[in-house]
Amino acid sequence: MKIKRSERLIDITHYLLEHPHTLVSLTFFSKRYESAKSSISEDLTIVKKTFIERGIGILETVPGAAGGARYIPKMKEEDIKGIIQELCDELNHSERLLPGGYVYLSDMLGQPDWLRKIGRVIASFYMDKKIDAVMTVATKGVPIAQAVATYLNVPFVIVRRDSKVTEGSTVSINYVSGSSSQRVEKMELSRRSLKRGSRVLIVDDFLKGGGTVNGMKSLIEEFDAELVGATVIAENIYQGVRSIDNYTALLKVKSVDVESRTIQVVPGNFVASL
Ligand SMILES: O=P(O)(O)OC[C@H]1C[C@H](OP(=O)(O)OP(=O)(O)O)[C@H](O)[C@@H]1O
Repeated sequence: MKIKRSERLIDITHYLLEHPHTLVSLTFFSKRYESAKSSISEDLTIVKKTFIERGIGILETVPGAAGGARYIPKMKEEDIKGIIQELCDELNHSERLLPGGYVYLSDMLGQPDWLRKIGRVIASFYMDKKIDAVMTVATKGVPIAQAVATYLNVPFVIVRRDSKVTEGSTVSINYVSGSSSQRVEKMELSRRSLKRGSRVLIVDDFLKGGGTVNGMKSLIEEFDAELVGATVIAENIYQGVRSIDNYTALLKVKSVDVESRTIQVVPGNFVASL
């Protein structure tokens, strides 16, 4: 069905936003709108320019007969910093203080708007790192992994701390969990989850001693896969020596005073790595 350019521009934009990191051919759009490829190319030029000016992302255009366009949800640095400051402002409230210096995050991990923002920020940072899969550990990391994986348009895999028959045969490793007073814990991942050589991004909600992220690093090695990076929403205060140092955190819990019930959450090292 032939439609006007203004309608094509809206539908093209909607389609590209729904299919990030996916090359959509000129032929596809030409058939979809019964329009000449030259008209579609002009449409994509308009969309590409607007995406950059409005901070919506990058539209990569591939020339030639098999050419097309690929939407990359790249964010402007100031927009990323703005979201990180919003997160700080949201967490800097005493009622979020939990025993052991933890900060209550679970409400935010259930809110689509926060997950969209967090997913986009992290996916934007890794947009050109050729990620094959996002990995996290059940439970609180799961919505974060899904949000990031959606913007990267890759699968996410869930590591479990308990065994489930529904996972089939698994690879398991033992790790020292700093959060549970140096207790040795187990985590496992279904053998079907990850192909050898996969490039993996680890995400999680919190990092304290770093044992959990370190455990997932060990699992990635067991699959002969490659760790591309590890990013958490917040790193907590930790008195001991962390078992991992190469990670980024959107936020850092700088200070917690249980007596006066005050908490100070500031931007983490993620900002410096932008
Ligand atoms: O850096 P570490 O010292 O290893 O601690 C960070 C772990 C602990 C906590 O998980 P839990 O609250 O134990 O588990 P769940 O996510 O299932 O709530 C958090 O979600 C990270 O995964």
